[in-house]
Amino acid sequence: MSTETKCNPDLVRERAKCTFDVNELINLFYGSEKATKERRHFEDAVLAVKELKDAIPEEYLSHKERYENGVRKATILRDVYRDYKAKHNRDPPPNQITKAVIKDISPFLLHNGMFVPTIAGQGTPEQQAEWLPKAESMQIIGTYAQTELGHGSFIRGLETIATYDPKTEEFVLNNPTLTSFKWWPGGLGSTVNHCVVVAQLYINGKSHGIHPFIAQIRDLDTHKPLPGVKVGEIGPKMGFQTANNGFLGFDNFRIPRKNMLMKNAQVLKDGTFVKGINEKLTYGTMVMVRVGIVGDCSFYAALAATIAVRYSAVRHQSHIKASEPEAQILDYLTQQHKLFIAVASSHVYRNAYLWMEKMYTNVMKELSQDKQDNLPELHATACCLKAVCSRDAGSLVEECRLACGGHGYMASSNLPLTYGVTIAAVTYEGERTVLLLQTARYLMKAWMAALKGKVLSPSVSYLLNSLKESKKPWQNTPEGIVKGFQHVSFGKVKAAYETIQKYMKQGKDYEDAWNLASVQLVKASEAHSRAILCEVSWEAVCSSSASPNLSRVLQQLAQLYLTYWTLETSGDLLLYSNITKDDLIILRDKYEELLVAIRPNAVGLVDGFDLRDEILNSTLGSYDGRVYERLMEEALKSPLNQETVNSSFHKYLKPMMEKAKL
Ligand SMILES: CCCCC/C=C\C/C=C\C/C=C\C/C=C\C/C=C/C(=O)SCCNC(=O)CCNC(=O)[C@H](O)C(C)(C)COP(=O)(O)OP(=O)(O)OC[C@H]1O[C@@H](n2cnc3c(N)ncnc32)[C@H](O)[C@@H]1OP(=O)(O)O
Ligand SMILES: Cc1cc2nc3c(=O)[nH]c(=O)nc-3n(C[C@H](O)[C@H](O)[C@H](O)COP(=O)(O)OP(=O)(O)OC[C@H]3O[C@@H](n4cnc5c(N)ncnc54)[C@H](O)[C@@H]3O)c2cc1C
Repeated sequence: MSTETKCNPDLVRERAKCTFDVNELINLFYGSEKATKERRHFEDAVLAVKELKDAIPEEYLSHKERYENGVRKATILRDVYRDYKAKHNRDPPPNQITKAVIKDISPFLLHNGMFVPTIAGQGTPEQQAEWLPKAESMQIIGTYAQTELGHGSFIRGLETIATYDPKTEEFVLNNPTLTSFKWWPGGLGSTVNHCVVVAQLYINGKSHGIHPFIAQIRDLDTHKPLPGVKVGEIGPKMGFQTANNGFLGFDNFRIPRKNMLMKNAQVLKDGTFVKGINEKLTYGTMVMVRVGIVGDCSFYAALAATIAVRYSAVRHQSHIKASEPEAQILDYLTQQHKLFIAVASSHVYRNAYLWMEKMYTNVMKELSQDKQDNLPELHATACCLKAVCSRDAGSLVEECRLACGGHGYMASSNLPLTYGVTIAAVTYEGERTVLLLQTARYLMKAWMAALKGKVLSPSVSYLLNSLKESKKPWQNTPEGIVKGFQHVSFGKVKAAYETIQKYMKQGKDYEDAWNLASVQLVKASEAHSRAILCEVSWEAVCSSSASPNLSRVLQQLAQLYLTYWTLETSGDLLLYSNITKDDLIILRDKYEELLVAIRPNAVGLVDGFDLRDEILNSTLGSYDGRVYERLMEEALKSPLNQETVNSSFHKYLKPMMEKAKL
């Protein structure tokens, strides 16, 4: 980090006000002092590589140049990772330094994030032994090719076909229609030479559902598409410009039998199909990534909050009191209302991610012992938390951008790109509504079990408690608010269930009744997620090992989250809990008190995310607060400022002006 001496004086004053030890917060957030040291050490190693620095901002490059620069940097970054591993005999610590290097999304994201994990998770030991060493060492580069032009959400409807030919012991891959073309996979456009292709398996004319296959699609020497492969890039998007998303179609393209990932289902040499213990295990990589996305949401909320809070401490505009100098915009309560929820939410998502990661690890361990009982709970929880955290994080990033006024609209603030990247997570890895409806299926089953007095899984056991406690008075405490959200979820789950029953009594079948109740079902899932986020984050704060000074501030943040959402969803609480109008007035006042209490620590709290200037990549958010200098320095990098008079003056403007004189 930069030294205090060069800092903007407002930021120096803000840091002096902080009531807790920022380093303690950093170490707590990232796990330990050792983890912080190792992460910083690795980040230093990456940033020391001169070739990773960009000569001009990416926005001035063409689509093609941006991609090529992305690949160039991704390969150098990969070397740094490899060298670290060779030297330390372990992977680099979790870090976000790719953001400092690639800025947008790495063309290798899908290789590391889904191709390698799918081989590891869906391959037999022999298949892992064949492909993992090559993939991990980047001798081959791959992606996860599932979505098609015609189908993304409903994956049982995928149209790519893998027909088994027992004579040659091969699968024949085909994309018979335009809508069957793979569309979206990251890196597919021009980067990868392999992919996991999810396709409908046919044996002797019989369909056996969708399965993952490994296909080499480009020649390893020439990188040309192999015969029978049509592949390309899908073009510019809202963000993800360097992710190199692509399309792919096969025409009678043959792959050996051993290329079907067979940890779950298998196809024997003679074409016998052997079912796996649970066909949904084929969807395993998606579950893992959904858990990871909750962690990503914490990062994006932290990044946007750091930029906007620091900028708001530096920016002065208007007066609170006419007799006083222009106020820091951070002193306006409305600004605190916009920003502090992003700071608080980043902590909430982080705790939810750590909680989900534990659940994921436990279930994976159980699955390795053929125990599947907790898989439905993992799937349902990962679906709804991914859906709710990504949508909320997108909104928070946008709110932070808007809170920076005009300068937030500048690409150099890094808030527009951050919004484009964050909001993509609402769609990828399962569209929000679709995932919330998956959770709703689980909630309906849980509700039916609750009605029968059965024991419920931990994440939904509150449904039983709420059933018993519905008469208890509201309590204006964090624990009381957590219970309140559980009552809302309980009420919405019950209402959605009863709506389905109502339609069925009117003669509708279950599917139609489900569709007619689906707005309620989605809202029940959202309420369930909010109840989990509130409970998990409050428990994490209460059981944390933080010092009293830090603990006080973390509790304030967690309470801010609880109170913010109480006020945002007061209608639901009035409908489904015993909260009163007077309680809401008390909580409104409490919320405003919390904003005021957090205000002196705002800069310390975002410093506690420990995001380097290179990761923030923002004129508005850097540690030293040289906002105006940086805005001007970046503007001067515009190619239009490299010449005094642009040729368009002579070509178009001057002739127009002359014509106008006639
Ligand atoms: C813990 C460590 C974390 C480390 C993290 C590391 C990395 C992550 C970080 C960064 C990420 C890297 C990359 C991300 C960036 C961009 C890449 C984007 C990639 C993609 O988008 S890939 C494509 C993703 N596509 C989807 O998500 C499709 C969504 N659709 C579906 O998943 C399914 O179609 C569906 C909606 C679930 C429905 O499936 P279907 O077969 O029709 O089932 P149903 O009939 O509706 O239900 C049947 C039954 O099955 C249960 N079920 C469904 N899915 C699962 C599952 N995954 N696991 C377990 N059970 C499942 C369902 O609940 C039903 O059960 P019932 O008992 O009710 O019958
Ligand atoms: C940036 C980005 C990167 C991606 N990367 C990859 C990748 O690497 N590999 C890959 O395979 N895919 C990738 N995808 C594709 C992504 O997984 C899909 O776009 C996503 O799963 C949503 O599917 P869809 O596009 O078919 O949306 P649709 O399902 O067509 O959604 C459109 C609308 O229909 C609604 N809808 C659909 N089904 C239902 C239902 N059953 N009930 C109620 N409403 C419904 C949705 O709620 C939504 O409002 C990526 C997408 C993006 C945006």
